[in-house]
Amino acid sequence: MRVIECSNLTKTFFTKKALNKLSFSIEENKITGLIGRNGAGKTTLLKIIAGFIKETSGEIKVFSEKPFNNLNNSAHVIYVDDHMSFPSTIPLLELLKVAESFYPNWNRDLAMRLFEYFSFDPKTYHHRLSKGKTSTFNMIIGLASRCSLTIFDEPTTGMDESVRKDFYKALLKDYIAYPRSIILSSHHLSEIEDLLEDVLLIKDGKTYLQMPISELKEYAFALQGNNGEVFKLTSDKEVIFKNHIASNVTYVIVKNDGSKNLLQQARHAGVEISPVPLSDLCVYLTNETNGGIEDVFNEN
Ligand SMILES: Nc1ncnc2c1ncn2[C@@H]1O[C@H](COP(=O)(O)OP(=O)(O)OP(=O)(O)O)[C@@H](O)[C@H]1O
Repeated sequence: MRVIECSNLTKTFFTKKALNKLSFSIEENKITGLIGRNGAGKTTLLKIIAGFIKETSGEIKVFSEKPFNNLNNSAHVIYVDDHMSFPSTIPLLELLKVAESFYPNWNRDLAMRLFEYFSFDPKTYHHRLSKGKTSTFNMIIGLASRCSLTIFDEPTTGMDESVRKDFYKALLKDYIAYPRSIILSSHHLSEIEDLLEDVLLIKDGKTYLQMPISELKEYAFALQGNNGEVFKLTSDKEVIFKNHIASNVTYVIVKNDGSKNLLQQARHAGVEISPVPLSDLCVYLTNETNGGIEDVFNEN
């Protein structure tokens, strides 16, 4: 079953097109990574899916309904980010009880275990938490709600490394026990790639690619070696990124077109072939900067 279907989704803020005819769908019970550079439109998309803001044009269906202000969806869809707001007069433990009354699949046991594991003071207030603790508390709400569609928008903001690792472990354990549709937006693809089943990469408010993570791992590879040899091997390939790392050494990332004998030819020519880390690949695929940061410091 498709949990989200959207076609030609567009969102305009004044003159800025945050989403520009974006189309994709998400099947149920998968963890999808939403990846894109700063300003690509991730938060805008997630807020439309959660029903917080309305699209300008195009079609979007979440659980077969239009999401904006949709009460049917609100108990089954949760959007977690570091701006979640809670009443300032209700202590943390009471907030868990309020959440329990709202989300039908809420798991009190999980919420309490996480609350105690992360050493929250039951009597303190949400607005008094540090940045990392705020994200940790919000994450508890997101996990314990066990919503059929759980959206985490940059959920680890401010968390230290050990808490981030704990969060990803908790997310995976709970997902395996209670499969649901999860969208995880993060700038740290390397941290989350082992969790993901699918990747939706967006650029300038449009879908750039959507595929299983296993396919993305095969999407491209890198060659490094003598300029002329690398050029010969890649002249008929789609080049994603190229860098001269020394006067006669070139590093090139090319799209994998499935040709079998390239490996042999490269070995024969003394050119090294290596896989491309997914986080690097997504950066190169969606690069918007002119040249590299080194150019800023070049006087000529
Ligand atoms: N309320 C708003 N008013 C005007 N412009 C907005 C508004 N919200 C978002 N935008 C613009 O829409 C574009 C997409 O923003 P969005 O926050 O969705 O990107 P993002 O991919 O989540 O970025 P980041 O990774 O930096 O958080 C940006 O150019 C942003 O400035």
